[in-house]
Amino acid sequence: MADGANDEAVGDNPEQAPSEEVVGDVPSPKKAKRKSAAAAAAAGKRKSKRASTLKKEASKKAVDKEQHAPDPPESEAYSEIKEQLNQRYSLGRIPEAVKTTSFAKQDLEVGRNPKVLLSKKSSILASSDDPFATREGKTLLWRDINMVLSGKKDGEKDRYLLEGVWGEVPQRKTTAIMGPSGAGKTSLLNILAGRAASRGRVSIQSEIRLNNYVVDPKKIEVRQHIAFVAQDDSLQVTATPRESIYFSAKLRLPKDTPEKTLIKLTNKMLQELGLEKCADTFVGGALLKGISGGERKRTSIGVELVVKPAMVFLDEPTSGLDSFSAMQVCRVLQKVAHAGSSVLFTIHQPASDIFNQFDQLILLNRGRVMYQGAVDDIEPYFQQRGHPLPPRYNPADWIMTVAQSVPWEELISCGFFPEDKRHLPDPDTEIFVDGKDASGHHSDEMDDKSYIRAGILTQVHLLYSREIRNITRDKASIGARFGLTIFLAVLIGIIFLDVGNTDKAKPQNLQSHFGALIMVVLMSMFGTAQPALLAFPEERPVFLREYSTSHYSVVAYFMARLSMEASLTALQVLLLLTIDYFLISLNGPFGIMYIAVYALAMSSTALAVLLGCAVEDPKLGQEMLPILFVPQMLFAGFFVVPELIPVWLRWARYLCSLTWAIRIIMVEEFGNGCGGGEADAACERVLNSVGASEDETWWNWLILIGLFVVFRLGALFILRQKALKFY
Ligand SMILES: Nc1ncnc2c1ncn2[C@@H]1O[C@H](COP(=O)(O)OP(=O)(O)OP(=O)(O)O)[C@@H](O)[C@H]1O
Repeated sequence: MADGANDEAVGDNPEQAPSEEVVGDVPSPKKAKRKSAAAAAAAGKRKSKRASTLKKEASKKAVDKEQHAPDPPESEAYSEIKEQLNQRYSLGRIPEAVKTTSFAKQDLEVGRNPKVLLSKKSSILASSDDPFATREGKTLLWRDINMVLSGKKDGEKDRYLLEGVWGEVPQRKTTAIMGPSGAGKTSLLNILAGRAASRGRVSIQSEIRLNNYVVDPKKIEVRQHIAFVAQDDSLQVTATPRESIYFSAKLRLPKDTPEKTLIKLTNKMLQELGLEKCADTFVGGALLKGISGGERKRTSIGVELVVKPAMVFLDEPTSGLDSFSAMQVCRVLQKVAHAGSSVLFTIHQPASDIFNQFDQLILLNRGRVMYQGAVDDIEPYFQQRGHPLPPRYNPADWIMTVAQSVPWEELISCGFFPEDKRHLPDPDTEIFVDGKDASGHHSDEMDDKSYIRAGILTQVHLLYSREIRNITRDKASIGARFGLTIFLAVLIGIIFLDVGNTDKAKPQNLQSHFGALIMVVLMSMFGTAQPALLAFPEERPVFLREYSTSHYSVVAYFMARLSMEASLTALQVLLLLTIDYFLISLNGPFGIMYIAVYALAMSSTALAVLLGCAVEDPKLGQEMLPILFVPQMLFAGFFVVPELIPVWLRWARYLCSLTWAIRIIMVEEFGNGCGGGEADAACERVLNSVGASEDETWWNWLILIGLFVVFRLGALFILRQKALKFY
């Protein structure tokens, strides 16, 4: 960080003289000189602004005093490290950037003895019902971030979307990223949050340090340390704001957090964000009317803030909010920062009262850092470079006007775009190497087991309850699912009414009986697998957000969905088979027939889930439906006998659950005799045509169950890979 910003960062004392230097290369003027040179109106305005700044600092100080116990005496470890730092830099003091970022006293102690602070954090998180309780923050700093878009054709120039970007998010500060549209704000935020990676024509290089541990934020264990609120809200449509916030608190706070603390935290969060009136209304979505867009945005913020995160990143948290709500959100972010968190967000042209709430600003222009430092230092910084803030002008508007209207060459020649002058210590040196792993692994700092969150059973239970709640609230879709099942079951039953009792010696009767069975099994597959195929692509944004912010494990999510699908499928198959068994007058024992149809439905659902996990878009999921069913029908042996299928393709039938299920069902239906004589011989021929034999029934069961297990494990694997690679 540049000097001016550092002064601000360390100078919490309201009595302290304003920083004398501003960020960058150009020497800074004295504030007094600036005051006297300004016009009377401007001076008056600045005075009041300064007064408000001092007031802000004073209140910050008061909050700090109230929330933070006095520092313990300097530890031996800290003194020793400070001494080594002094020797290394030969500056007689630790550089400010270092002091305010990676090597603040507590950070060094975390590096040395992380357990002490982490256990302290655990007890604070578990016991306090204040969402703004003091927490152990983290400092994120970065340098040399480049994002390059390579030219499409040979000879076409590469374009820098971000170039040499540097900066930091200090603890206990709010840091805003501003800049004209296309300046690279979202790209920078995404890179820092591990949500962007080199891909296609875009390549990204970066050096990012978390408490001076060089980390790769793309790694899930690093990402899970950062509470992230994306621009587009991905909340469960049928949950209410209260349920969404509680769900996050229950799963992410230590598992010994008392229930009443969770409820109090939720209520306080709702109150702080002005969500009390709509706390029990559905969040809603495209097909379900719910709370407003602004309320949804604030709910997303509440979901992240309720867990008292050490670091919070937000992409345009105030977009779509009216000025009152925007101010409310900024105040909440300020409170979170004062509690110890590092808060970073992108924002578009804030109103001046909102802008003045921020502590730090990173101004990007065409992918480069035009300013980085304290908000209070912006005015002298721009004045020094020949663009003083006009009287009664919103500073946020002014800096954007300068960034957009002044010619690029002039901005450069005026001394904007300061170089990164920080002297960051080498993270590979002995002092800082403790527990460090460039990938973020095995570092105490990255130790995600700093406290025990809800166990896997609680996760499954909460997720399962949420799924069931989702289904019961989404009456239209559950009504359609069961309504259609009943309608089609009755239709099939009426069309094949009593065919089970006809004389099988007549080929047309046997064919109808066989057709009735095929219709029932196909119906059980279609009716259950189709919703399962579409479920994951539709839930994907919510799952990825929750997984990447450490709500639950992939296995817990998977188990909860499996339990929910198993319950729904059991009910659906029961309805279908009960209606058709009696209308068609099937002959096989009801229990075994039910289990066989259920096993087929579950196995088809498993394949559907596998495909659903592999696609990202619900529309693509719809298109995949034929792939799910057509091969099954082709290879099962009832449309075409396997001998007529080309040899090199015959193996495919072994992967079709329908092949094995139909054999089991046929044996139960026709294997116990069809009335003797010619009828028995006809039934035998039917069994042979699908390769069914009573002796192989156990094998058929085993393979059917095996396919279910393989498809499910495949889906779990794909889901995990997707979740880990989420960009
Ligand atoms: N994957 C990508 N491929 C090509 N260009 C990209 C990619 N990602 C970002 N860009 C380009 O990088 C530039 C910065 O984009 P970014 O979304 O970060 O800007 P922004 O400052 O957040 O803009 P806005 O304020 O309009 O949201 C834009 O010109 C954008 O088109």
